[in-house]
Amino acid sequence: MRYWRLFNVTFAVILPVVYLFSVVGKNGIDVSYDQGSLSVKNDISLDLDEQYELYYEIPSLQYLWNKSFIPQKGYPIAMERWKAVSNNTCLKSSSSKDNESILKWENHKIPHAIVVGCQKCGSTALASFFRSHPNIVTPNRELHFLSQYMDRMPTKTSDGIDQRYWKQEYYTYMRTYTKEMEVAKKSSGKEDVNIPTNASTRLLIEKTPNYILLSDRVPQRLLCLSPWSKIILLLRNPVDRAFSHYNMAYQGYYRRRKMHDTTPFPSFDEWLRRDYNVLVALGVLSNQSLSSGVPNLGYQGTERERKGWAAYTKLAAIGSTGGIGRGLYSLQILQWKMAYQEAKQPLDMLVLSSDSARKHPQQVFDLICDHLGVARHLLSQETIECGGNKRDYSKIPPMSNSTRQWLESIFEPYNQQLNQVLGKEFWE
Ligand SMILES: Nc1ncnc2c1ncn2[C@@H]1O[C@H](COP(=O)(O)OS(=O)(=O)O)[C@@H](OP(=O)(O)O)[C@H]1O
Repeated sequence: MRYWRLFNVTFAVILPVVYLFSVVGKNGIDVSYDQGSLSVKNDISLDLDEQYELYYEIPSLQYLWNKSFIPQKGYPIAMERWKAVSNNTCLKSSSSKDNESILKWENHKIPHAIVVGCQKCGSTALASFFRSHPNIVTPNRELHFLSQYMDRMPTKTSDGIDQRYWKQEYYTYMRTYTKEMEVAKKSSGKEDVNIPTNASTRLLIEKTPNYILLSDRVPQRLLCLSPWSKIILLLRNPVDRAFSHYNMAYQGYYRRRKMHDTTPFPSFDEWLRRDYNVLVALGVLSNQSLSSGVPNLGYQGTERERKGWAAYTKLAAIGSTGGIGRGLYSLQILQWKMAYQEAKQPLDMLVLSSDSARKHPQQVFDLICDHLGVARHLLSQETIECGGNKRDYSKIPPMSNSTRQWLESIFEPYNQQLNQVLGKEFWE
């Protein structure tokens, strides 16, 4: 009798509950991990979830996949904004008083320009060039408003934008810029630069190099908050970018590591391989291209790629990760372009080579000033040499030829695609 009851309990209660949990847990999404992706070095014994946890210190890949589909945090806000942009309701508020003050900012087109990236491509040097210009004010820090701040915004009602939050966001956006502008003006002795006034000669420019990476949500937010902002993007050879990124991550890790912690930072190859595995697991990269000789054509815009990328950006936004993903430039730019196309807004994006900015800083700065419609300004030797966030590479071993070749083979299709996207031979 007792066994019979136990049998009944097992079938009637425990099994259905277990089944329910497994179904709900999967959220109807078919996540297939490409375990054959370790084509570079096959010595990883951990499965992808375990590597993931180790590397990113977050629960699991499944969790992240779900996160990019379940409406919460930043993603749905982006979707709502996107809809609002398409319907042209972004900047409209229920009160005419609000509309007035929004229009005031809209008329002055603040921020005038944003340097959206790429990380480790010379954005600090560019910001110091801007600071040296008498008519340009640049905040002293990266604002991360359209990324970190808006990722934390509360979600809104199902019938569109919740005006309370929307106004709150817009005011915070304006307040953030006003405050940063005042701080920057004081610290650079530019109290007389009155912004907003004559927008054609006095400019407010921000740089947050993470923005280009977050191409699944930042363009939509920017389109809603300041669709007029001109975009400036510096791009560096993605292999050198990755190595510079690794060097920064390596130094940051040892600077912040706790006294009792003896875990070493991964080697460059290991650090890359983890990122590569995540990109393959999320369907952004195809491991076939390397193992079976099937050419990778760059970004195809498939649903799997897009969703995989949205999930990936939630990880790679963490500063020390994204060694490979951040170098897939054509993918990111195409997503920005698509967002602007969808909103029927022109994308005013000036894409420049980081190498040119290093070799010919004055010419590149002239080009930027012309593009922004502000007077050219002669850069001092001190500005050129001192403001660039240059790092010492002596603490890390040099990159091996095989690693360089491997990276080049991953980036090659994306570099080719970049030429098509920009309509010119970008790489010298
Ligand atoms: N004028 C100029 N033009 C182009 N690149 C330059 C310039 N000056 C500095 N650098 C190099 O830029 C690298 C730092 O890039 P970022 O400032 O964008 O880094 S960060 O993302 O803000 O951390 C960093 O590269 P690494 O030294 O290889 O790390 C700088 O040396």
